Amino acid sequence: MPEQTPPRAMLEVDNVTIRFGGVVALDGVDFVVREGEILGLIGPNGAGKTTCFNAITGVAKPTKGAIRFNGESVAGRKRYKITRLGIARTFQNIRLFPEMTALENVLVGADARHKTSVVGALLRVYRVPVKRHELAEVTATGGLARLAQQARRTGQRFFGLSRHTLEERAARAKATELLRLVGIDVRAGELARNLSYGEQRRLEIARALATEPGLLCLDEPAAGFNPAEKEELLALIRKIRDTGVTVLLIEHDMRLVMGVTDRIVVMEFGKKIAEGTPAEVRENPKVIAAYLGVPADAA
Ligand SMILES: Nc1ncnc2c1ncn2[C@@H]1O[C@H](COP(=O)(O)OP(=O)(O)OP(=O)(O)O)[C@@H](O)[C@H]1O
Repeated sequence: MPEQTPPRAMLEVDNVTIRFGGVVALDGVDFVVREGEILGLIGPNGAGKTTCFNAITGVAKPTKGAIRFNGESVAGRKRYKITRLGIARTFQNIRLFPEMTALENVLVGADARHKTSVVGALLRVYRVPVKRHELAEVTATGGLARLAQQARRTGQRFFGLSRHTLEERAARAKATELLRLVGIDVRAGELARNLSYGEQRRLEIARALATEPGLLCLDEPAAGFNPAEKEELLALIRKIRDTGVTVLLIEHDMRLVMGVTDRIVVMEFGKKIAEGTPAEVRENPKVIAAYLGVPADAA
């Protein structure tokens, strides 16, 4: 039998260093995310995991090094451009538009990717002076949330039926499908702030998926979940991968990480200290030491 070639590297993090003043948050970090895999990024508090996500998604600029997605350089690019290239993320602290419905939150995600713009059209209807390319920033800074609030006060539907275009109908169908995928389609018309904590976390994932990413970065998606919710999340992450999305996962819960990932990268004090399959990483003395807080040779 011919040997199978490993899947190609979709994301390449190449010798990335990030300094914040005197703090070296990332120190020459190297790893790749292969197409179709679920890669776990783990490490003790302050190891640099979130900073790594921030570098990949354009929130932080590397001081040194390169990040390539499908061969294109992303380090230092604007966030909305990185979203358009096909990288989406969720945040450690939920960042939804609380005054918009679940469905509207997902529609905003869809809009961040598409050239034809449902949200853009509505912004024009509401005479908001926002340029198309600034839209992603507006969504990030909560401008849309304010608009939605305003529209609601005057009794208008934010994603109004008055302009029920084909484009909007298709976007709604897609958004509903994503809400179904994450298991909260029955809550589509509910304001995000009225959803339970677990539903809000799922909604964040649906919104990220609406940008049609090739790579989905999940920052501690199980934080605050009980064991049953964690099990469900595990199944959801697998389901997402099975739809063809590659997943990069930051997670503290070792059981969850070991149960769902194909490979794991371990960080400590801004450096990569280990990499391998869950079984390899679990046995690695450096990893055991990092988690137990004892020197590697004593672990
Ligand atoms: N904007 C910033 N300014 C200064 N220091 C920062 C900044 N962001 C992160 N750091 C520092 O960089 C280091 C890595 O932080 P980071 O949040 O990436 O770690 P983490 O592995 O995600 O931790 P946790 O698991 O606690 O979320 C920490 O020492 C942190 O204090």
